[in-house]
Amino acid sequence: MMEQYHALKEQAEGCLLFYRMGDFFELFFDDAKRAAAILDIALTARGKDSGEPVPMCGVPVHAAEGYLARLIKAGCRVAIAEQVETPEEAKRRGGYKALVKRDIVRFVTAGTLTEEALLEPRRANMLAAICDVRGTVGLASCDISTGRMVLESCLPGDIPSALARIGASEIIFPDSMDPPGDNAIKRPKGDFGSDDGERRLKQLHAVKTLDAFGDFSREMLAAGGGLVAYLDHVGRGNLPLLLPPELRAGEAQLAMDEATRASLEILTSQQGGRAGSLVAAIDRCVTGAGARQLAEDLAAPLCDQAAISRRLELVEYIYGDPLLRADLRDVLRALPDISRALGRVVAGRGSPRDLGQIRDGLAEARRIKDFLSGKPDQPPLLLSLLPAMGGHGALVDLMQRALVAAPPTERSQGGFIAEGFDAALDELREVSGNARRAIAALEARYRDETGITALKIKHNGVLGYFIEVPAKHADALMAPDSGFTHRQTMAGAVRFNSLTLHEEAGRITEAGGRALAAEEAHFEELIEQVASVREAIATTATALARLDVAAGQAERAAEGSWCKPAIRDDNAITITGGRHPVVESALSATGDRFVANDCTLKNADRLWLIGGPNMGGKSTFLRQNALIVLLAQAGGFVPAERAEIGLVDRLFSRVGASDNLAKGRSTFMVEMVETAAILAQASERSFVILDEVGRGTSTYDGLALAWAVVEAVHETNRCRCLFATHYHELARLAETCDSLSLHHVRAREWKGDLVLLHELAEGPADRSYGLAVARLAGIPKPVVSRAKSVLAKLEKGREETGGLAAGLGDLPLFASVIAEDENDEETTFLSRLQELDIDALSPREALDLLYQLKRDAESTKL
Ligand SMILES: Nc1ncnc2c1ncn2[C@@H]1O[C@H](COP(=O)(O)OP(=O)(O)OP(=O)(O)O)[C@@H](O)[C@H]1O
Repeated sequence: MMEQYHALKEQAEGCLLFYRMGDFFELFFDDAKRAAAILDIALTARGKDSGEPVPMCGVPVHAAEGYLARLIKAGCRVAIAEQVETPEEAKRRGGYKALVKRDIVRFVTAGTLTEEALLEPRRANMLAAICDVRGTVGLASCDISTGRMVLESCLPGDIPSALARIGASEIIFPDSMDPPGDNAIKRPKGDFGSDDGERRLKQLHAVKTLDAFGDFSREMLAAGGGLVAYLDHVGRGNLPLLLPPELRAGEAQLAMDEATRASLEILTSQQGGRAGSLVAAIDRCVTGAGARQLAEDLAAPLCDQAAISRRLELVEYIYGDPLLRADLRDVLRALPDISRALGRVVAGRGSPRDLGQIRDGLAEARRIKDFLSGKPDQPPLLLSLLPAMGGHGALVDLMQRALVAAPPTERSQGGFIAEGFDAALDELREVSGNARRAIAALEARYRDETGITALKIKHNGVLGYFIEVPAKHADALMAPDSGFTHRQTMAGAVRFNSLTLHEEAGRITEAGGRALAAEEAHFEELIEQVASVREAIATTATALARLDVAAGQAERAAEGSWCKPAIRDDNAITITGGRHPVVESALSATGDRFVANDCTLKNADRLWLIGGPNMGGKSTFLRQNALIVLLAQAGGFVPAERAEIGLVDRLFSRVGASDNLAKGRSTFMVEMVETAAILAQASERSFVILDEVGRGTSTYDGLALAWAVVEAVHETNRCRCLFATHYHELARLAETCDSLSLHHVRAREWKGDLVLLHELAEGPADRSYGLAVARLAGIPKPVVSRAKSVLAKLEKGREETGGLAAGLGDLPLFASVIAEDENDEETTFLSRLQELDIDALSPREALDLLYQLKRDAESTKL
């Protein structure tokens, strides 16, 4: 056995091996140790290997899903080795001692799950494949549970932000590339051929060309091919549901890098969970599919004014009719998860219950369509969704006739095909029903004949049907001419058979077996019918999810008095009475009120410098405006009285410093890397929020950097920007930067206590309140007093010397510094040429020098 185990373990490619032994999956050696620790189950030993006891643990097959879920969550991958022949077949093949053949039937990995129990209903589970083709990177992403597949390409530098947007639980990459992330899985380069990829995709969707789906580049096809090859590998030739690939157009989306996503806590909070995130604060979807669609919308807001308006109009339509909203949400609530049921059906792991869910979901979709079709003034998006929600009449009708009302998850016991669907099946059921009734009659007859009132006819898996009497009455039945044959003696009871019982039982078994086979045949047929129209069913599911998102957004807007934002094609942002959805919810839970604030950025006033005390609400204000832009471009209402958003192409957020020790970067380093990315990428169309740049280093360095960054954002990037800072000295930038204005969050000291008003006002912050905040935070009185005297000394010094910014009066303008820098490089270059003694150079040296000069010229951008 161990030999077979080791051979399978070899094929398991580092995954935990679930080795099927009867009713258990067993794990051995290090697998057993690891799994036992994660699952908190007993680690025992089985036999010996090279004289050492073999560590072992096991999980019952019927409960395996729960254990698998925990292992996957803990970052494991699992290979399932099943018995692929029965013990009888093994005996026939190799004699009495032959070992049952086992094979790995599938791999269970984080990105390839379809089981209901292993998936979170409100989160998409993404698998991504990445592949570099001549300097451009192809990305394929797929939610296996619903079959949606998207292909895109990006530059190598954009890989982290693309992967952050996709949020895959598993990433695969060719062994010729560097790993793109911690959870990435290396696969053979051969799997990522673009020709192969194209062929695979064409074959999968039975088309001669992929043109109808989109114009896919070589790198996209390579990544798509790699993804399909991987799925083929983990399913051991059994591919899950894959819908035709969609092309993702990069420009149509609001770009956000990984740091921005993390800092805005879009799908997960800084604590790592969904609680406290943006999506948790706004999700009012009543279906899992809706919640997943909402998360996708928030992860990839749009940049296309028309597309955003279409979504907004649908939300407005449902928002404006509270009765329709309530009715619609009620019917949607009862909707099963069609896309995931479809995913399981196509992956070959569907159950009768999944078919029932698809039937009920499609029937419900039609009812929703009929309900909405009668309404006046439907917005364009709704009009385009409605056709997708009908059209499955024949299939629904078939499944309604074929399946019982609530089909079971387990199909081996039968009982899911409805009465009246198949006359032959009904007859078989009648036969076994009659036989069952005959057995009941037989029991009564035997009681009469023997006079034993305690006589019973029972059934179990080993003996089948048998007659059981208490031991004290057994003698009469033991008599040779009693008509009963002895089968088993138990403590206190004895079991018998009889010819009549044997015959009736035989009828039940035979009819039951044939009925099961008939049900199985119908099941396969239904599966095939569903699979043949999978794309149409998936489209229906997507339409329902989109409807649920809009209804949920409308509900959230009604709950919080949110407004429909106006989307404009300009560089302004005008938000009146804006609020932070997450902070506001948190405050309302404790009965506190959120103070709404305005934000009006336009070309002539596009950079706001915001000062004020710690805890005053600066970060909250910065974030709330970024979130309002994000929500608006995702096509939803926003927490404000009024909002006009000039389309943003890229959103950057650097709020709150954090170490990234895993990547070996200190707080300051992280801050600088992120700021560098903003300076390099932000355009006039971008929106940037920056919080306390320069805080992580010495005061002089910090102030100098903050100063230069503000100037660069103002002069070079020219984007809309909110910049929060504690450096009062930066206020002087208002003298030289025309489009910069000063603002502060208000605070007051009242009877010695600090009162934070969380209200934004124009003008610079009047003073610092650091010590007052420290006192609020519980710093011991003596420490605060001591700090006060140190501060008094420092302030005196500042008065005498002119303070930190004393020397900045004659600082040249930023633009002239750039020109100066460029001039510097030009001058150096020219003087190198002038000083050159050409006659002293050999031809070889001259050529080398020419190359060197060209390289230098390129690197200095001359
Ligand atoms: N507009 C508001 N209305 C009511 N409470 C608010 C508001 N803004 C912020 N707060 C409260 O104040 C707390 C601190 O806010 P925030 O972190 O934004 O302050 P900050 O000025 O950025 O502070 P620091 O400079 O220390 O980072 C928040 O957690 C919230 O409870």
